[in-house]
Amino acid sequence: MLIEGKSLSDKEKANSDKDLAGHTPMMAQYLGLKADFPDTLLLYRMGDFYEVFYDDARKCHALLDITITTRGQSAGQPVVMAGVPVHALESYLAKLIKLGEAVAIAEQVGEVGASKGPVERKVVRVVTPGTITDTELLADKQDAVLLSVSVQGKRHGLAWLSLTQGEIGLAECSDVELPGWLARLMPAEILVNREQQPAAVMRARFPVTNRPSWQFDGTLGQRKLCDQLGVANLQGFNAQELALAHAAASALLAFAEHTQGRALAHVRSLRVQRASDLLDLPPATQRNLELTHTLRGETSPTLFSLLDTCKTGMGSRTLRQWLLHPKRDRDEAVARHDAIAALQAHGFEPLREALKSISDVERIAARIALRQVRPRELTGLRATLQALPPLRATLPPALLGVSAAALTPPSDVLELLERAIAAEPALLPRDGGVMADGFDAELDELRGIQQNCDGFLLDLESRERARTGIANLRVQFNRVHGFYIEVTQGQVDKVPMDYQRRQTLKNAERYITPELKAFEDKALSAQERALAREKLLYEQVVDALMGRLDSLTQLGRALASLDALAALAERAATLNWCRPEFVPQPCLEIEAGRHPVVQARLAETGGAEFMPNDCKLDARTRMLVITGPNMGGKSTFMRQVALIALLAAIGSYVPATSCRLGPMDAIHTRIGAADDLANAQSTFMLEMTEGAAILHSATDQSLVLMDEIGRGTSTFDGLALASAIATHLHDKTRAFTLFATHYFELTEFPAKHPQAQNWHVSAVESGEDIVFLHELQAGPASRSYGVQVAKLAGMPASLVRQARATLEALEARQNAADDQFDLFAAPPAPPPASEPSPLVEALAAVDPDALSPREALDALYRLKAIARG
Ligand SMILES: Nc1ncnc2c1ncn2[C@@H]1O[C@H](COP(=O)(O)OP(=O)(O)OP(=O)(O)O)[C@@H](O)[C@H]1O
Repeated sequence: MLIEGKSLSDKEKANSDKDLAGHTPMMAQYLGLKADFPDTLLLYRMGDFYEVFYDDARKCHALLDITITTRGQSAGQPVVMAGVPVHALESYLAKLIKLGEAVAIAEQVGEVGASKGPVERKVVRVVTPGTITDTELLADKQDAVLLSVSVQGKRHGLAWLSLTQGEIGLAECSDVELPGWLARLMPAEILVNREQQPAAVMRARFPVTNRPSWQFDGTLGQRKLCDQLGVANLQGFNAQELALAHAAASALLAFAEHTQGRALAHVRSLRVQRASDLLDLPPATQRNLELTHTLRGETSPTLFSLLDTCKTGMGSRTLRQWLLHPKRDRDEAVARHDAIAALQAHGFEPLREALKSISDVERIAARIALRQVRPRELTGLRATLQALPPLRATLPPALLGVSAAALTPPSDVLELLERAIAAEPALLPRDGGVMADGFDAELDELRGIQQNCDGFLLDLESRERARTGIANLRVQFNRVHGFYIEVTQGQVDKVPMDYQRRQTLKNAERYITPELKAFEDKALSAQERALAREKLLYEQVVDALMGRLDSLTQLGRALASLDALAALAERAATLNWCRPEFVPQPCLEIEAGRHPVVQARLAETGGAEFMPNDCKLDARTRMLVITGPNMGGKSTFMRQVALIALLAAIGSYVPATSCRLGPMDAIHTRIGAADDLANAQSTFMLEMTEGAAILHSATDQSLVLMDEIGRGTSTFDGLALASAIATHLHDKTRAFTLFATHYFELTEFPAKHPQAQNWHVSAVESGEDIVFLHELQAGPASRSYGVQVAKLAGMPASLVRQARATLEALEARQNAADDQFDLFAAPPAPPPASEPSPLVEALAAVDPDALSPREALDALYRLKAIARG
């Protein structure tokens, strides 16, 4: 690609300004390109700038705060434009992508001056939030996932891909399950059918890109997937029957290729995910357990921020993927537990030390496939390959056995990189200085000419001084005028005949000689040819690496997994976690469990020691009703049980002294949250909606956390609903349930429900104050200590005194009126519909004001007769 210089683009602008009749040739070219990208910002290369025009210019002005101007006219209208300098492109792109914009980049691809009109331009790249591959634009620890969603009635097909990872995911789900998938995948961009937009996608707050309806075609998708994976059918992936997911994949692959402007050579694997294979983590659970984001939306402190001590970006991404996609089947988790045990026995620090010199091989492999790889990434790959033998030596035998093949890529890759790429190459191939000396004879020769330049010029200078007798004659070079011989004005009469004047200055004249001209041609063309040669050689190296993509991708995955496992091993050792045990019978037994994030926060802030607590649920005890004061630690306890179950499922050790776990299919949580104002739902409505979703989907293998359900409405309503929900969970769902409540009435629940037990978080009173022990003890809480907590919170003393007096009065009244109402009695049968009685009908017919005394007496006798029957 030849990039024209500033002067030429100025000339173009001047040319274009002359033609005022229709559109100028340049604007005609621009509008032709723009027509193909109506919804995308089009950046149009002009010399040292990328320009945007008309509405795009206004939009960029608003989004990027860049100056907007008008220049000349086209089709009788001023041309509205704005521009960003070429060297600052990446930072502007980063801003636009963050704002959810898609950007098409039109470069100059023709020879300057090859034809009369403007230089030929083409859109060479489209960057969208879900298809970015530039290292500068991507978050280190997170993949940019592009998701495509197809619809048929209430069913959805999903296909997704991270371009820097190279694996396609497929799934199908119902409309109820769709929000869960979106929360799990966290896509950077979602492709939808322009004519059939799925409501759940449009409601979620992810950037959406509309695609034409015909691109969502199941048959086409199946064929595209087969072509992409190089297989005759999808049976081997267990993906043959997923017609809806194929339709989504059809649009996904078309879009990904369209944005990259090439085939995706590195996308070679497929993974079908079925909701039934995964431990279900609905969006509310992900939020409430603060897995990757706190409730306030920050990335720390969270379970992930605590776990992630990985040494590489790809290790962090793998760990995040494990955390958000736990499997129900435990084989993989057990294999990871084995690996952690082996690493702990063998010592994991040498491995973690070795991982420090590992580059992001996964992304580098993808960028090789997309032909975007930069020289410094290749030196990173080279250093990684050099570091592999010592890294392999740090592995325990069991782990080496599993990953030896992946960790030993073909040796020709390293040989090539060592021979071909300079020790410290320039940033971009077009800058030169990328290929190593000695790799290519022709390049060496061209470089030799440039290097000999200095020697030649010195030699020429002394020869010319001797020939002319001008002692201060100098041979020099500058970018504008090239090589010249400079002679001061006083000596000009000594200049020989073969000197031709190039430039006159105030004090000196500049000349060129035939010999110097010949040298200049050779030197300048050598430089140009050396650059062209380097570019060609670099492309050849990339070609050769393309042939080794599979090995490089496998190497990336193996290193990423090792990094994630080493981080889990380190966490387990540092934080004193234990290996969980899986058992086939229903069971959730935790001894001395801790909430890892709360414990870490307490340690950091030098607060009190974390109080460990046990939890024991099994076939005979399925529900714990937990009471106790505010701030007592109920929520912390419930969350820690869920986190421990999740950590075990992803193959991590857990914060406890022992842990036994039966099968588990989901973790559901209903924990008080702030009003969802954006979706116009009240706290209570949200509470009931989430509660209903849990009651519909939980099974006897689910873990359910219910924190103070019913508190969003009046006491009686709330209590009635809470007790009905507890009864449903106990009798019908039979899920393992932790039910925290402030309703003391609910502590009577276990008396009538054999699989429920009362537990409470303890606190002791000291005078008028309260001390939280955070210890879970059997039995119900004796009181709620709300007034003491209010005092702790700094309420005025007089207010606290008044509240205490009111509380005592209320309690006295309550005790007097206690009538042993049965909260959990079976619901009363609806009353039978009754016929109106003849007596009532006759009475209704009497109008006392219209009767004389005599008639009234008669009416009375009549009514008595009817009453007697
Ligand atoms: N086991 C524990 N050991 C030490 N400190 C704890 C423990 N559990 C909780 N805490 C501390 O107590 C604070 C309050 O805990 P938590 O929010 O779980 O109480 P709660 O009973 O759910 O209160 P509320 O009913 O107001 O929601 C936590 O932020 C933590 O600092």
